[in-house]
Amino acid sequence: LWVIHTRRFEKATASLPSLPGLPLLGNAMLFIGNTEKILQNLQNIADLAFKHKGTVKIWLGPKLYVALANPDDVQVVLDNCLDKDVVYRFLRPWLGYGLFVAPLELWKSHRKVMRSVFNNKVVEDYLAVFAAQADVLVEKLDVMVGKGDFDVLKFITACTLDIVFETAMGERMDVQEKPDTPYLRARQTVMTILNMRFFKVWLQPDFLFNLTSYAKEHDESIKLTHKFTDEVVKKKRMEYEKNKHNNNTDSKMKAVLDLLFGREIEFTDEQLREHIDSITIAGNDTTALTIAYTLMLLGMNKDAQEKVIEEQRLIFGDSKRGATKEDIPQMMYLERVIKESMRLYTVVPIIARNVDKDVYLPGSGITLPAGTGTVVGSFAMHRSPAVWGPDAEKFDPDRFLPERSVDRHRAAFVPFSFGPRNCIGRNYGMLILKSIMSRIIRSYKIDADEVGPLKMELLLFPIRGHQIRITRRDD
Ligand code: HEM
Repeated sequence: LWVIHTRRFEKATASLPSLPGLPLLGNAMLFIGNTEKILQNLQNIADLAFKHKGTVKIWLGPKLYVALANPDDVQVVLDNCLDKDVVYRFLRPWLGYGLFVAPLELWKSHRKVMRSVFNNKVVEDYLAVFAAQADVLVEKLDVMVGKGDFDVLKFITACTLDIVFETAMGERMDVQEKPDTPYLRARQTVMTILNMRFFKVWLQPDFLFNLTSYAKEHDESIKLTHKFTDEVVKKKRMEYEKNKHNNNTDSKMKAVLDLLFGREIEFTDEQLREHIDSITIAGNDTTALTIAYTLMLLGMNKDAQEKVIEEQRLIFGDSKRGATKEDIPQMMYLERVIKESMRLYTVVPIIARNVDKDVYLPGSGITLPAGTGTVVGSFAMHRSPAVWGPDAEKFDPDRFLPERSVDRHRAAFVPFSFGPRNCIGRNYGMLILKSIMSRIIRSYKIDADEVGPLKMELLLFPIRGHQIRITRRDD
C-alpha cells in the first residue's frame, strides 16, 4: 500500500523539483542538526523553489510535503486546507482541542464562537491594560539606559505575558515584577521540550520519547500549567454562575474567559482551559518577538525612527499617556514599520497543513493529492524577489503605502496566515504592537546594529538575541 501511495504522490508531483535524499529517510536529514543549520537548509529549499514557480517537494520518510512560496498557491492552500499537519500533534497533550490544534469539525464550531469574542469592540476595551503594562515596561527598561547593548526580548516578553494573561483570564500575573514563578518555569520547560521534539526526529515516536528523562519533566510541567489554568477557570465559573441571573451590567472589563461562558456552545471547564491556554501560548511570544524585531529595525534605520517619533508627537505632543482607540488608527507610519518588520522577520516562518482532499494549485499547475502535507513558507515568500522586487531584502516601510500595495497579491503577505484559519488574534495583536511600540519610542531613542544570523525554534529568533541600546528622549 505504501509503495502504491508513494508512486501516486510521485506521479502527481512529477513536475516539481526536489532535493537529493536518502532511501527511506528522504530529505529528513535537512531537519536534523542545530536550529541555525535547519534554517539555512530551509533557505536552500526556498532558493530551489524560487527557480521553479515557488514550489518544491520534500520527502520526510514516507510522507510527501509540498512547500510553497508563491502567493497563488499559498492562497489556495490556506483557503482550502484547514486541517493542521500531523506535526502539531506534539502540542495535543498541552493544548488539547484548543483552537490552535483543534481537529477540523470541532474547530469549525468553536472558531465561530471565538470570532464573536475577538471582535474589535471587545479588544479595544483592553487598551487600558496595555497602557498600564507599558508604563511598567518603561520603568523596567529605564534601568538599561546608557548601559550599552542588552537583549530587549525578555523585558518585552514579561510585558506581553502580563497583558495576555490579564486580558485572556482576567487575572493579574505581575510577571514584570515577579518573573520567576513555578508556573512560568513549567511553561518554559514544556516549550523547550516541544521544540526539541519538533526538530529531533528520534524524540518524535512516543515510545522512544517515553524512555527519556524529558518525558517525566514534560508530563509534570504540563500538569502544573493545567492546574494553574484549571483553578482560574473554576473561579470564573463560580463568578459566572453567581451573577448570571442578575443581569450584570457592571462596566468592569470582561476578559476573554469571562466572555466564553453562556455562549451558543456551553464549553466544559476542560475546553475553556484548552482555549485559554492556546490563546496565552499563541498570543505572547509572537507579539513580543515582533516588538523586539521592530525595535531593532528602528535602531538600525534612524530615518524611519525619526518619522515614527514625528507621527507620535502629532498624536501625543509630549505626553506619555496610554494610546486610546482614537490614537491607534492615526499611527499609520508606525503600522507600515510594523508590517515591514513582520515581512522581513516573520516570527511564524512556516505553516504546515494536512491535505485532506485533492487540491489544484494554479501557480505550479499540479494537483496536491489528499494524504500529503503542505508547508507554506511565509518567511521565504516575504523575501521573494518575484513578489517584492529586486530590493526584497531592504527595509522599506513605504512598501505598505496603499498606492504601493494595490497591485500586490492578497496572499503575498501572511504574517498572521490567511484564509478561514488565520490568526484569530490578529487585531488584538496589532493593538498590542502599536500601543507598546508607541509608548517605548516616545520614551527612548533606540540604537542597534545588525540583527545577524537567525534560527528557528518553533518561532524565529536571532542567534545573538535582540540587542539594542537606549537613551532617554527627554535628556
Ligand atoms: C504578532 C503577533 C501574532 C502573530 C505573528 C500571529 C501569527 C499567527 C499565525 C501565523 C497563525 C496560524 C498558525 C498556523 O496555522 O500554523 C496564528 C494562529 C492563531 N493565533 Fe496568532 N499571531 C499573533 C498574535 C496572536 C494573539 C495576540 C492571539 C490571541 C490573543 C493569537 C491567537 C491565535 C490563535 C488562537 C490561533 C489559532 C487559530 C485557529 O486555528 O483558528 N495570536 N497566529
